[in-house]
Amino acid sequence: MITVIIKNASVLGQEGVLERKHIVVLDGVISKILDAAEALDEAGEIIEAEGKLLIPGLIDMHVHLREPGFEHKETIETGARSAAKGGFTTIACMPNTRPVTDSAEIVQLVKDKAREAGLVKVLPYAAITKNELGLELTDFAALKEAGAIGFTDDGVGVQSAQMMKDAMKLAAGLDMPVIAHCEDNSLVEGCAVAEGTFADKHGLKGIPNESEAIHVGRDILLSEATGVHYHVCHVSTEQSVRLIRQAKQIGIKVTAEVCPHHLLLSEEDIPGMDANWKMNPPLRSRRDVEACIEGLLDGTLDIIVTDHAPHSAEEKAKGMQLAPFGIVGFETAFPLLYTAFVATGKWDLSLLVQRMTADPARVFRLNTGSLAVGAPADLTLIDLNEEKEVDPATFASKGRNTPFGGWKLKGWPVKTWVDGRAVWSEV
Ligand SMILES: NC(=O)N[C@@H](CC(=O)O)C(=O)O
Ligand SMILES: [Zn+2]
Ligand SMILES: [Zn+2]
Repeated sequence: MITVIIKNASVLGQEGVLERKHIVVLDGVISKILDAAEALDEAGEIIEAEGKLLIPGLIDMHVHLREPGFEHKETIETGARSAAKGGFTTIACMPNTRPVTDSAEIVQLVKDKAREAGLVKVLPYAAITKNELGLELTDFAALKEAGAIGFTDDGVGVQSAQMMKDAMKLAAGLDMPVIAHCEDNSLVEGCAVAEGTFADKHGLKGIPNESEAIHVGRDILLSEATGVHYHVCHVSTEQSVRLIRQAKQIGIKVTAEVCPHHLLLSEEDIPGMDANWKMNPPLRSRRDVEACIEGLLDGTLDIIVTDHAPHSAEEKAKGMQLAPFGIVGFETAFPLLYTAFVATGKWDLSLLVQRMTADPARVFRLNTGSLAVGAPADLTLIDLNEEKEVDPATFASKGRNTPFGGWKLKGWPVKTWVDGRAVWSEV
């Protein structure tokens, strides 16, 4: 039996107040949560938390690990280490690898590599269509059997409504979710940034909000028709938030996610033709940012995800127009949101934690995401006081592509445990 005791941790109690506790972990499971005043008679490895915040390990349901095929950008191991450093204990990886995760063999390969890395829990998504080409459905039953947790062609939208409807019918029959990157290709050709002041200033054709919301609306109707659990990727527009809110009100099984950058940055913040500010969906208007924040607060947007999308420095150096879309996210997500929204008094700490732990666990029916006796000891210790600058050179990820370099933040994860085993430690 292995016992780990985390002493004097601040944990979120009922009503969101912080309480001083000792957490006893036995063989990877939380076995006791004691008031710090109570006597401790357990023996084991002691970790003195000194009042730092202890939360359930963060869950990120939208990440790109790039293996197989793009190991120069990231590997499952480097991605998983970056996740652990960012305080994440469970991550769900997108199938836009090479080969695409469209067969049981690739699902198995991802699981094997994740187990070899031995860091965080890695849940693979499988593609909706073969090679994500939108032409032919994959073998959903075989992919589920192999361990895929949902179907998505993330990276591209499924352009054909009939294809999406067929996919949803099949997924519903297997009790599996369909996760959608919402983008109508006919509206975005040749675009790198959103419509708005930046595009105008630089004479660029901008990505319109409808390119996302048209798919959201279409897929909500298809979800209603098929009964599938439909989950919307990286929501970034006011129109999408509105459609999802309405769909939820009439009982359609839709859930949605939002990324830190779409809660923090608008297209007006883009400093110049720097591809570290290029991601898909793009940074939108201030009004869209406000709508996303409102959607997250009222639960229209269920969860926060990073859409961690590492690319190499060479690829990003091609400039705004030619570089690939995407920014890294694991190592800045919690400190960014903590600093911008919690430390400023705008949000309760418990809301931020819930949207990154209990809510993803609820939406995707995961057996983690809570700090309770009997739950797996997936835990993250966070220093809420020390301020540090974001330094991409120190990232555990191979990717350095972030617009947040130099930002001064608080709320840095310092230690992460998965099933009671430390997988990252700064202390
Ligand atoms: N988000 C991005 O800008 N890029 C993602 C693809 C995606 O999430 O659609 C990638 O794979 O690089
Ligand atoms: Zn996407
Ligand atoms: Zn993505």
